[in-house]
Amino acid sequence: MIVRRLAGLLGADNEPVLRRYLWLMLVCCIVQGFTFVLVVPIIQSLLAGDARGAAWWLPLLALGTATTWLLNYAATVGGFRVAIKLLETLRHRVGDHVVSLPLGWFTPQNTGRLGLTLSQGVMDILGLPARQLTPLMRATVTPLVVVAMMTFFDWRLAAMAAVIFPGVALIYWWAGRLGRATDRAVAAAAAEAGERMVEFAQNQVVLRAYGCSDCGYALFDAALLAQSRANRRQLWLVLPPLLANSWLAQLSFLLLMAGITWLAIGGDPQHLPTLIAMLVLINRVVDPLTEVATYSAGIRMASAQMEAVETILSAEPLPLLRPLAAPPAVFDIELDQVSFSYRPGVPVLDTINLKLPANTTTALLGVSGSGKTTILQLIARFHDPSNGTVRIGGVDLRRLETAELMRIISPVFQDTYLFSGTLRENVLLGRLTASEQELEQVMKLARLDEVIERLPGGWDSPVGERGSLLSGGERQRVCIARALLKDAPIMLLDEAASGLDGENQSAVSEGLRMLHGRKTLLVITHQLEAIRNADRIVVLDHQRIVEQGNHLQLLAAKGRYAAFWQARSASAGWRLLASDRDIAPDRSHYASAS
Ligand SMILES: Nc1ncnc2c1ncn2[C@@H]1O[C@H](COP(=O)(O)OP(=O)(O)OP(=O)(O)O)[C@@H](O)[C@H]1O
Repeated sequence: MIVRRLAGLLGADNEPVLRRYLWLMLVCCIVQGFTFVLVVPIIQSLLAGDARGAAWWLPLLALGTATTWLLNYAATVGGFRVAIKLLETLRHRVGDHVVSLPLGWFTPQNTGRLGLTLSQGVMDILGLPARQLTPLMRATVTPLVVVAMMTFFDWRLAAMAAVIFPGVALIYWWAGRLGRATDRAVAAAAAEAGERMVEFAQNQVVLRAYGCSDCGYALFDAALLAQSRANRRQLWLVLPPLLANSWLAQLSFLLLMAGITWLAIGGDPQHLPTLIAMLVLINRVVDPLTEVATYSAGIRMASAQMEAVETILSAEPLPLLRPLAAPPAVFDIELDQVSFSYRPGVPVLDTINLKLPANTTTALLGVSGSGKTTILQLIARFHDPSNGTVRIGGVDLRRLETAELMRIISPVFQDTYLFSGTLRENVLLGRLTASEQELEQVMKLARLDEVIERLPGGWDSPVGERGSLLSGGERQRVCIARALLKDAPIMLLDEAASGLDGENQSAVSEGLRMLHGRKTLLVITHQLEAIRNADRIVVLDHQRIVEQGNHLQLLAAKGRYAAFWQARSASAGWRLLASDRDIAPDRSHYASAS
């Protein structure tokens, strides 16, 4: 089972390396078993006073020992080769597979699991041949050969020795069964404790500000307690099979000693040297078997990690229907009867019909959780809709290669991501071939100019890990600049400017306005100005589109948008002029209430 799994992960190309290692190890154990048995005729001859006869066996014993050593060396090298192949193959296979997965797969949970599997998990799997399989084979195959050979000298004693094997196998199975049950509980408790610890650390500001440090600590403490309880339970549960294994070995030794004595008492005195020689062999059988249950934990751990890799590899990439001969030439977006749910029975979007003509700007509005981000994600094909079709330029997204789709879309999502590098490197990621002039242009559009002026290194200032040396607003400006530099025909912006202060909000919205008519823009924003200037405003509620039209049309409809507008513009310190309905959208529509 474990070997089949290992072969599956190595792939057909590398399977011969595993097969070679296993054969070498098997032959090594068999030769070792035969070599051990050579002591019997030597002892027999010595006890019979035939030292010369004993000496005849010595070259054979030397040959067996040398062959065992050579085979062991070759098998050990083979084990390392398997580990190296695993190292090369696993990371590449997982890496190649992960890049083919839909963006929606990259949840924090999956990303965390991926990181753990690629670091800790792969190392556990690599150690499997050398640390677990090799000693396990030595502890089982060699004694089996010895017992099989014992039948030639005394079948009764061999039969007694053979009884140990089913017992050891049963204990090995028992250890695995108990371990698997506790492993799951220990892993769940460790994950819970980890999450509570991060939560506790991240929420320090809130907890301290509200004088409630203990509330957070109580949860963390409870998770740690549960983890230590799960660990203790695991220790207690894995102990009995280990003890039983050692107890069985000792009992077997006693039994075999009693057997030898019994055979000696009632038997032929001529047979005595053989029985004495068997004493030496018994040690070769019993000693390694005492260790068998201890390998169970390592094999189980590697097995769990192999399962984690298999789970990642079994995640389905989004299907590619019959690919297109030519990519779309126009960049309008259409959601046709689109429904979507993350979990069965919990719809997030219900029969959405939406047409966004090319080079127009659309603002998506709706209460939190109404599905705005999900619409953007469906257009970027994070997921496929449960029903209906998303099209760009009349082409079903399922017919577009991922690279092609990514070429025509420039997304800025809420969780802006920066790499540890310089500002320039982060922006250039949008288009590596961009000229200095183009960089300057997007810098101005995204209002990065003042950030660059302030930082001592200018464009070449480091942004820190995940952009930690920048403020939230600065990070977002870098992401906007990057998206603008990409110069894709479609731009998706999710709350892109929410981290900006008022002045910069309107600056960025000004920048977006410059893109107006040049790109198909879909924005989720709270900026009144950007909303008002959009060609189309789409209002979502209860998984459906409840209103759509431009600012003036929706104000005239006196529906949700009009109510939202009144409330927001009042709270933002703006008032709607009486003539608002009659004038084309423009910044001069608004006057400060102050
Ligand atoms: N990965 C996910 N798994 C399960 N449910 C999700 C997931 N992402 C979002 N949801 C749920 O889908 C619904 C719509 O979420 P979405 O993020 O699209 O809303 P939104 O309108 O963009 O919200 P907000 O304005 O707060 O960002 C919410 O009820 C949310 O809880």
